[in-house]
Amino acid sequence: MTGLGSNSYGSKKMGSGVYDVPDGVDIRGRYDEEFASILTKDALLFVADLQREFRNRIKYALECRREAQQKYNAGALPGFDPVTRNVREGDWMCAAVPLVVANRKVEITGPVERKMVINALNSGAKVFMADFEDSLAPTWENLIRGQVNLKDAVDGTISFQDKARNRVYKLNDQTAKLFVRPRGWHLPEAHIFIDGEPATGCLVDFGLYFYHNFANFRRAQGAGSGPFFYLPKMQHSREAKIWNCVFERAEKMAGIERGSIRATVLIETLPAVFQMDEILYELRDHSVGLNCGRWDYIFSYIKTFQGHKDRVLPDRVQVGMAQHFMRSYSDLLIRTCHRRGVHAMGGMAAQIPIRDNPEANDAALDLVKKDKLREVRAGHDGTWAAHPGLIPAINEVFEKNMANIPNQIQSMKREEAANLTEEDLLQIPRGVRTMDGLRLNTRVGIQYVAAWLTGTGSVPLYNLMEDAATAEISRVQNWQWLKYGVELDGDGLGVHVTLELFGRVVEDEMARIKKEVGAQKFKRGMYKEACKIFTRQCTAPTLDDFLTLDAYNQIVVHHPKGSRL
Ligand SMILES: CC(=O)SCCNC(=O)CCNC(=O)[C@H](O)C(C)(C)COP(=O)(O)OP(=O)(O)OC[C@H]1O[C@@H](n2cnc3c(N)ncnc32)[C@H](O)[C@@H]1OP(=O)(O)O
Ligand SMILES: O=CC(=O)O
Ligand SMILES: [Mg+2]
Repeated sequence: MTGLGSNSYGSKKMGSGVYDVPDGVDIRGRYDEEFASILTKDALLFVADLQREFRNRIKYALECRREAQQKYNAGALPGFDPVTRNVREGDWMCAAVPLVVANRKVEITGPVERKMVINALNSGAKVFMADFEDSLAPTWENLIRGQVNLKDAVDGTISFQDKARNRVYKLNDQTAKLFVRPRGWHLPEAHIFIDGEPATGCLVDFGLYFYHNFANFRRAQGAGSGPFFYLPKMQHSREAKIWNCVFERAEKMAGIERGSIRATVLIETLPAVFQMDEILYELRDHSVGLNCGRWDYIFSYIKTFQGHKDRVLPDRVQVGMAQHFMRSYSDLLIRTCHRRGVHAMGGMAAQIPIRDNPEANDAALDLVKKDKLREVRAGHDGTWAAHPGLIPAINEVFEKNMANIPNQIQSMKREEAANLTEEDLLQIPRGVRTMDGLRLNTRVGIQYVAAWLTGTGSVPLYNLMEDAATAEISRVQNWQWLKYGVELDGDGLGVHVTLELFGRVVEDEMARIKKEVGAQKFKRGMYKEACKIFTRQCTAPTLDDFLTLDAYNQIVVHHPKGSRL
């Protein structure tokens, strides 16, 4: 092992209440003693090393995204790249799946909040994907407390006392295997400046977690391999290549074998579906599969085609996995992964348990089971659960339909999916647009942003799980409908979406939200600020890349101003 644990980077005496930082690093987030155990000088130097090594490549990759979007805006369609045909047609394999994660039939996901981390690890799922991304509002408190929680979890010492319920939470003897999902490339971490610039969010998430946990993880969880990651929102294999280099650098720093770190890439942008082989190829020594991130994928479809008037989507509720473009994406992902010897993971059904209505609860559970049955029959090796209450039912579907094998990598090759074409993957979803759809988008979008601004990144709304990805669909769908003044054809009244109509809808829905949540919560909450952000984004002349990039400025709190969180 090189460079870890020792104070190899030197230190200056730490005054109380000040982080001890290496040269060029400036922590602008609130000081906290517990946070200081994560933000150590050595750990920060590791993050700074990553930042310095990769910042230009990351900037270039993001610039390439902008260029590609300009081409789509000018009418081009995403498609397979003729230049990398040899990669798609070549006969190569990814490194063998580590035995310890061969069986991933049910994976629970959730933010890195302390009680949820314990509940998720104890949930009976095979894997827990601890999330710094779609389900986490990246406040300073959430992020660094999340790192503390993960460190305690990997150490096996995590506990939580719920005083109100007189309940203590601890880890069971058997727990899920931990995967960690850092943020996407686009998000800065504005509480940590490196050489005068905000750090790259995902390098902070990855770097701090890896630095503090790789050794214990490998001993306690990974049977000598790991740590394990999920990688979100990539659009091109050049981005996967950067991650591969980050992993190699981390392995070298830690003195662990190359290929120890393993990651599952979410295919959740439309351009990435044409890059699946290429992404696996770049990460072939570090890959443990791909996952259908269906919600961001729908968001990305709308975003990619923001300039295409002929590709306006129907109501959000109608864009499910039964749509041809979604089924094709899942089928091609399975075929691609199994051909390369790695897991093809399914995605998230948005339904969650409904406590106060048994009938509605049964109906929701039925929808989840149907979705999972489709996934396992199609050849997925496992899938996601949003809530512990869904795990027994999902597990039963996967166990029943996969006999006693840990995965279907060998048994479900799906060769026929090789015939899927660009047209299949891009086919416009069928369905209609309604006033109810516009209203629901608006009501959900505002409430989600309000929750996010107060530090909560996943919420139950109208009996569904809502997170950054699902809220993005609501936002860009409203934007698209407004931009093209579409007809709400499902209502048959000839009504078109205009700024004036949208203004009225926002007013009505704010009144409805106030009624639903109660005047007190409405006043205390950040609904008005959320409404401003959401409305501005839906009506912006140019589509903003991400809802959370705009809203992020509102949750950055620099010290010594003090924290309002
Ligand atoms: C598009 C994507 O990226 S999907 C992946 C990202 N999204 C997610 O991970 C969503 C994760 N899920 C959640 O955040 C929550 O389940 C929600 C917000 C959807 C619903 O939350 P709630 O309504 O508060 O759940 P509910 O009150 O039913 O919780 C009951 C218990 O289950 C626990 N629980 C609920 N969801 C989870 C979870 N995902 N992981 C761990 N524990 C959980 C709660 O902590 C609570 O524990 P307790 O009984 O010990 O107090
Ligand atoms: O991250 C998952 C998604 O569906 O988006
Ligand atoms: Mg996502």
